[in-house]
Amino acid sequence: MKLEVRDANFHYKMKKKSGPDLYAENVSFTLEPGEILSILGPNGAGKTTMLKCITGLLDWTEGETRIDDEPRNTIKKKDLWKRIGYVPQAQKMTFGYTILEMVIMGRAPYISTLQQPNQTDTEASLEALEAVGIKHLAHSTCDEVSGGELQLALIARTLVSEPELLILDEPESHLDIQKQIVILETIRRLATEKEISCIINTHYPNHAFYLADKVLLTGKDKGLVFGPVNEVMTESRMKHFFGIELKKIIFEEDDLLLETMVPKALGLNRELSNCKFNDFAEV
Ligand SMILES: Nc1ncnc2c1ncn2[C@@H]1O[C@H](COP(=O)(O)OP(=O)(O)OP(=O)(O)O)[C@@H](O)[C@H]1O
Repeated sequence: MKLEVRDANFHYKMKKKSGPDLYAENVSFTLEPGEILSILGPNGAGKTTMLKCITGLLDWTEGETRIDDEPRNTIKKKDLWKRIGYVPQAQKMTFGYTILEMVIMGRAPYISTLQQPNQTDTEASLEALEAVGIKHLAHSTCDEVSGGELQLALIARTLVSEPELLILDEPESHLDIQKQIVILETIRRLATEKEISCIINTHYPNHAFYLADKVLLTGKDKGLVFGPVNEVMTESRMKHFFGIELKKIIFEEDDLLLETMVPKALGLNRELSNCKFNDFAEV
């Protein structure tokens, strides 16, 4: 799916303040089929608000979203949600469905009202659970798995709806490092093999390096920058948006290129840490 946002603005009407607060200002970008966009910005910058406006859960105050060159507002909501998969920020659920039943619900666009899910729906759901590494939890109920496992199940539920655009709001926030990598690899595979476009809100700059073709950096009063990951994620921009010094490190091993950003504030004093480094050298 090709997604365009043109000259868009959004503000909430604030109850207690005199004027409205702007949470997405002059947003313009294009995402081609199979491209991955990471949205990065400080807490409260408006990233979730932006996702809601892009998908139509909230209406832009000005500007528009276009899908495959058509204004989003002219596409029926039911047809739109067949094409877009949205995974919100993780929330604990307390209902008694099993993980498999919950994932099968993601097949709803393909099952008519009076029809029961069939073998294909069950197999697709088990496959999605396997892709995110939790097939063994298929028969556990949603309230007896951890927050991270539930998050993986919600991602699986979105995958079985076979979306053309996958939108994930901080999908890694409750996951251990191995499961974060499973999710990032799954997203990258879907984009490459099935040309699914993805938008992912994240607080991890390193995930943007690993995953994204494009980055949108946003900070309420600091403006907005959009472009290829290496052009946008510079040390000076990160300082401007996050107010901290990050050092960009590029590391090569065999044919792999690893890029990362490390907060300078976490550097250790050379003399004080000397003994740590010596210990490390002997290991
Ligand atoms: N319904 C609402 N009415 C008024 N203000 C809201 C509403 N929802 C969110 N906000 C405010 O809008 C701002 C942006 O919120 P949003 O959730 O989009 O930020 P975010 O960048 O996703 O934050 P985080 O990284 O902490 O998840 C916040 O200051 C929030 O308090």
